[in-house]
Amino acid sequence: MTRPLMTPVTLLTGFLGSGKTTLLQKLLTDPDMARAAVLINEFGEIGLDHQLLDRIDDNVVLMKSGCICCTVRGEVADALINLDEMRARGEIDFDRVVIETTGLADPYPVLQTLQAHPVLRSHFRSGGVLTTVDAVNAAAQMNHRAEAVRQIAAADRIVLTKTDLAGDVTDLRAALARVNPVARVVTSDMGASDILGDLDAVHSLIEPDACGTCGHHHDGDDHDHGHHHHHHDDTLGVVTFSLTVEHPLDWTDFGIWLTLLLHRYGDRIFRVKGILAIDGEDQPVAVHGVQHLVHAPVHMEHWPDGPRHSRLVFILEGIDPALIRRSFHAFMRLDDTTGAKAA
Ligand SMILES: Nc1nc2c(ncn2[C@@H]2O[C@H](COP(=O)(O)OP(=O)(O)OP(=O)(O)O)[C@@H](O)[C@H]2O)c(=O)[nH]1
Repeated sequence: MTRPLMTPVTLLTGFLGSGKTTLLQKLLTDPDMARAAVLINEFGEIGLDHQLLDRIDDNVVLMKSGCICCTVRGEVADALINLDEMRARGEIDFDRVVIETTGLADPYPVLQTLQAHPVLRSHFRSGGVLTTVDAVNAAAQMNHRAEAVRQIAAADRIVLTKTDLAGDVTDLRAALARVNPVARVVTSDMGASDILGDLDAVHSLIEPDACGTCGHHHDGDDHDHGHHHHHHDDTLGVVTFSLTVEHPLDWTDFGIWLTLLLHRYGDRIFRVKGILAIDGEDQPVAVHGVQHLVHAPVHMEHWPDGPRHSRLVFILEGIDPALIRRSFHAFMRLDDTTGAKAA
């Protein structure tokens, strides 16, 4: 197998729930991507993305949770060096790398790391920045979230997602062009060759600068039966929170609860995603919500490794996770202290 001298590294970025994993799934079916190694960095205590991605093999690596823009910077370098060493030992084979960042990541520090790291820069080269933009939610996100704007600004190519759900995107395209006039805009329903074509050849014209949102810290707060929450950024008040439930859930109750929750608090719930064990079903169901939008649930073919428990991850701002936990337990008739089925 010939090994390219410099392996291209493509950064796949985009705001929370904008469709990065969905796009990655599709791109990995393209023959050009057959030998891609994938690094996934997820924000939140429980990483779900690698479980939602069908292709689980040695070339898919989940990096520890954390904010990629600061704390994980060294981890990206370590993960890439590790992949390179494994390839040198003949343990794996790949000809390109895709890094899926968290939806809250600022891509510049990772780009800087790739350029400046003494080992990385002699083994890897930039394979471009691909930014997913959610046609339903992007306008609001661009107005309120600096990360969303930075991700768009860093793009070599912008992939508009959810155009099937959005109406006219002319205004959004104009807003994107104001932030980043050089990136080509494609839509996620296009073929992989349109989305990836020439991506390696283009380079962002925007100079990376220092991460403007440094100072993130993480303080875990474990509770019984798998509840966690921690702060992503004190000033912005973004919090992740997760729920684990050991016994199967009633699908109708769950659906009503999630719909009501997002209807009422969607502006403060950037993201909810989960893998659920449903009463009467053998296979798990993946659920996704983004702000007020609840996506169609997906029946997964297999349970990922590990216990067959329902797990839900939320990324919130300005809403107390305890409120969500209490309402979930009340609605699902679970004991609020133990999470067990109430008598
Ligand atoms: N209708 C529609 N749904 C989409 C499209 N792209 C993604 N979705 C749905 O949007 C939800 C979120 O997609 P993901 O691919 O998990 O988004 P993500 O950016 O990886 O999410 P995070 O990793 O949490 O930031 C899922 O329910 C997808 O099925 C699209 O083009 N059209």
